[in-house]
Amino acid sequence: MGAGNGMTVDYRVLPPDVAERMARIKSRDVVLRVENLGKVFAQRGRETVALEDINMNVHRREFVCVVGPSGCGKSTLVRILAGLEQASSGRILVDDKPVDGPGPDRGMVFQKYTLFPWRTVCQNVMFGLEMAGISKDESRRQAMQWLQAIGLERFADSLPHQLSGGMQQRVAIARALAAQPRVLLMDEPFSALDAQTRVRMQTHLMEIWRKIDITIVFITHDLDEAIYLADRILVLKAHPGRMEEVIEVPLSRPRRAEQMTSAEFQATKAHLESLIHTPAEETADEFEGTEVPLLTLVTDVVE
Ligand SMILES: Nc1ncnc2c1ncn2[C@@H]1O[C@H](COP(=O)(O)OP(=O)(O)OP(=O)(O)O)[C@@H](O)[C@H]1O
Repeated sequence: MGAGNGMTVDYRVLPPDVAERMARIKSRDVVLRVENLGKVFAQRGRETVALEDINMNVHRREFVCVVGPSGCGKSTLVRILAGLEQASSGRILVDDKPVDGPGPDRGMVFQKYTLFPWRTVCQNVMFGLEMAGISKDESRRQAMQWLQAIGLERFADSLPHQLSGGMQQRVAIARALAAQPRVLLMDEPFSALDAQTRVRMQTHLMEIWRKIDITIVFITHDLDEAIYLADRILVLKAHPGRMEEVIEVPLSRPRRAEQMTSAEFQATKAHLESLIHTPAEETADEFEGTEVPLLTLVTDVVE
């Protein structure tokens, strides 16, 4: 296991094949552009700056993960990108066109299973196609192709509740992709799944992504997941939610689970951990802050 050597490897040094790939990605068109994005929530006379001055360019067929501590604005960012929330400042462009609301150019996969429970698996995948005005027959044909691509054609006539959580998320991915978005936005899509299913889903997603023209923005709080999946990782920091660093992942593709023990992987993870306090540490910090008055109070009572 390479964890011991991890510290001797600099996460910023890309192996030649990865450097070449990064250069190729950066030479491609920018599909998603985020310019000076800010979001302020006003609630009961109090203002929370959820996001401040976020800038990013995501290139065609790039896989970008967004990580950061709890409350850094990850969900707010993805909701604004999806058009479900209005930005307070700045703008978002898809293929150089400003967007201001939901649209078929952005597909969305959420953490919780969001399939229509009364529609069969096939009817779920057909949904976006029918919405786009495609005939029922053609929608069914395309939906079946997608189900084949994700290996679930046998379940076309099943209802979502008859499928496991991982299978349901595969259908949700197929449903989002069937509508042929330019960008797929994924908000912690695998975090409700058990560890084994999760790794299988990550591999599965990368296989689909490799075969089609899709750009992915993937929100996660799992650092292993971010490193395993991403070309670049955008690290946000909290209060206000700002960009802390953008990391180019020094791992070759196609990714394999064995890479998780490589020195490059461990060095990247160690750096991410140094940037992001885990929730446990944050809780401990908060507790430390209140420790003295609490102890004083207890002492007072005892006396
Ligand atoms: N509707 C809202 N009204 C007021 N404040 C909000 C609202 N939504 C989010 N916030 C605040 O904005 C900040 C960012 O929240 P957000 O949920 O985007 O963070 P996050 O990084 O997704 O957190 P987590 O990882 O815990 O889900 C937080 O301080 C949060 O309290």
